Amino acid sequence: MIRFENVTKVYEQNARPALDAVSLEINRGEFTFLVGASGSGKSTFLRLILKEDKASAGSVYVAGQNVANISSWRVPKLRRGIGVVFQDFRLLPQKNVFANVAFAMQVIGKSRSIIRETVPEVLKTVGLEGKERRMPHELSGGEQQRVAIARAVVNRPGILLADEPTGNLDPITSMGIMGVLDKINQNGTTVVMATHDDDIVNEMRRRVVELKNGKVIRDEAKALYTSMIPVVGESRRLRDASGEELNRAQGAQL
Ligand SMILES: Nc1ncnc2c1ncn2[C@@H]1O[C@H](COP(=O)(O)OP(=O)(O)OP(=O)(O)O)[C@@H](O)[C@H]1O
Repeated sequence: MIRFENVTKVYEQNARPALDAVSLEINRGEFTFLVGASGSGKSTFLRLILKEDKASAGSVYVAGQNVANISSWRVPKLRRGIGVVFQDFRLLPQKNVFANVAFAMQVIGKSRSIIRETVPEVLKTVGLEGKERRMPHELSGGEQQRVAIARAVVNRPGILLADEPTGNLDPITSMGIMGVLDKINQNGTTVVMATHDDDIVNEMRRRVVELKNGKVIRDEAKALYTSMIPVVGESRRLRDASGEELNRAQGAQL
């Protein structure tokens, strides 16, 4: 579904690459967490999938297509197959919940009758039944993020990219959002989520790809936020982890 082959991204101003020879495959239907310190390359990874940035070297494939070969007039079609959710929701403040979601269908020319039928369905999926007429400022942060997710998936994309979707939310609300993302993934959508939220990663136990200075330093199935397996050059981090953290992680692994 998504394949990175030896991908390097260098931004002109920076000496160090934002991504450094990354090779990685994410299969259809997978749920993958991207973790790593600020500046490790997570957002760059997501931007390359969307062709918002161009790889300096290597190839990025989305649904079997090398994105470098997608001409600019076909980029909107690529992006139609990819839903995106951000930390800061990015709703249209003057439009109500229904209109925010409907807008994503209007811009690709869906008929009014299809919109009237589909929007309530997707709002039900994200747990916002009955809130169609609310304005964004009348919603909690968690509810606003649910609207943003509904908007991202209403056109049934094969891929959902989430960049820190719980970054502005409290732990309980965040778990609710994860429930929604999990449901969308169970329905067949491939989900890639960049996050710093260790509780969520430890709770979900999905694939974890860890980046450091633009390199993949860990790629582990059903994993925790912090590796239990010392990675070459990374064993210090485990030694430094507090006893409580390690106990918790070991308990979760049993
Ligand atoms: N448009 C840009 N121009 C120049 N440098 C950039 C640009 N975007 C990102 N970078 C640099 O590339 C590196 C990786 O950044 P990126 O945003 O991908 O990291 P991140 O892991 O998503 O960080 P965060 O967790 O803070 O969002 C950083 O050193 C950053 O400063």
